[in-house]
Amino acid sequence: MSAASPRIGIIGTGAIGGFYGLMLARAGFDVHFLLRSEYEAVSERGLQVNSAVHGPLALARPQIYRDPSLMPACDWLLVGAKSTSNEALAPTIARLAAADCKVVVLQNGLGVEDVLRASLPENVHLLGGLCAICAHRSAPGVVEHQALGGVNLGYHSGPAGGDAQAQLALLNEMVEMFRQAGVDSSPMPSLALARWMKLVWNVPFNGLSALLEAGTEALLGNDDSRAEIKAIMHEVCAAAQALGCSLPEDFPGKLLMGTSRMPDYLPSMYHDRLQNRPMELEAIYAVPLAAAAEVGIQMPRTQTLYHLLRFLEQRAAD
Ligand SMILES: NC(=O)C1=CN([C@@H]2O[C@H](COP(=O)(O)OP(=O)(O)OC[C@H]3O[C@@H](n4cnc5c(N)ncnc54)[C@H](OP(=O)(O)O)[C@@H]3O)[C@@H](O)[C@H]2O)C=CC1
Ligand SMILES: CC(C)(CO)C(=O)C(=O)O
Repeated sequence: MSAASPRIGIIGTGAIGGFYGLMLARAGFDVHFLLRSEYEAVSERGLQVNSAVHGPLALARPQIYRDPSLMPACDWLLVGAKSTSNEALAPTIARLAAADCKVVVLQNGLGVEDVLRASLPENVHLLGGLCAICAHRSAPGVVEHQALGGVNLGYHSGPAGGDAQAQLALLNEMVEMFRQAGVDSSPMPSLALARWMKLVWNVPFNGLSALLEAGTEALLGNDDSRAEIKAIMHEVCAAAQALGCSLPEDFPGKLLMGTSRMPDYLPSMYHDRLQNRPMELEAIYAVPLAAAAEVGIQMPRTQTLYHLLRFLEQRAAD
């Protein structure tokens, strides 16, 4: 990689940050990782991805930091922390952004960029990245990559304003870096559409996996849970359509088919519940419910799921 290679910072090195950061670093990009609880383990043993797609991958000596004030300012910042950390991380992200930095929020849910925007200087571009991947952490510094891996990118806000060509040029810079790193990536003309398309999967599967303590195979293998998933998917599609996001024909059918071809998978919310970490209830449930309500759409099944998950979270906190 040349001296002009952009500097990339990974904010939150978990399953997503660890996987994409490692892929970019292996391709020769200048990648700097911010860690918290797993810093010691990674400084001793490096980063490891056990990938069912690419085979075993490792970075023996990644450039890692525990203290963000020691990390250099970056041209690209990929946010791999959960959306529940955004408020706390916003000042760090703003400090680590070089002039004209591109911040890419690699998170599920809706409204996640809005939480960061207010803290970022006007010259910073804000992008969203929707990762279609099955990955989780199995030990400190170790990521299991079960399947898939592509990232769809959309422009949120910043100096490109509403200039579609300027937005696309920026998205393509990241798309190109991902592709060089062996990661499928595409620019999306609408970030809102990309986020709602992803919600059609995450709203039923993330919540039900955490609530019922079940993976995709069990959830699809049971007639009742399968019917519930399908009904929730249709509810999310109706909300998306009402908000002007036009989804592909029979999108739930296509997602169910795709999921049945995946290995048995436990979504990130399942792991959050298991580890007693906050679940992404705001971004995956509360914000979409509020957006739908604003255009007069009620989502009773999604609302019920949200309430049950809130019950679980409150009980865990008591
Ligand atoms: N896993 C998956 O397959 C997929 C996940 N997603 C989405 O990607 C996002 C990330 O998920 P995932 O990678 O699974 O989450 P993980 O919990 O595996 O990783 C989050 C990481 O962020 C770190 N972090 C949080 N706060 C800080 C902080 N203040 N300073 C430094 N590090 C911090 C955590 O560190 P610590 O361990 O110390 O808490 C952890 O390493 C979520 O929005 C999720 O919904 C999307 C598609 C698939
Ligand atoms: C939906 C899935 C499994 C792949 O598209 C994913 O990316 C997620 O868990 O959020």
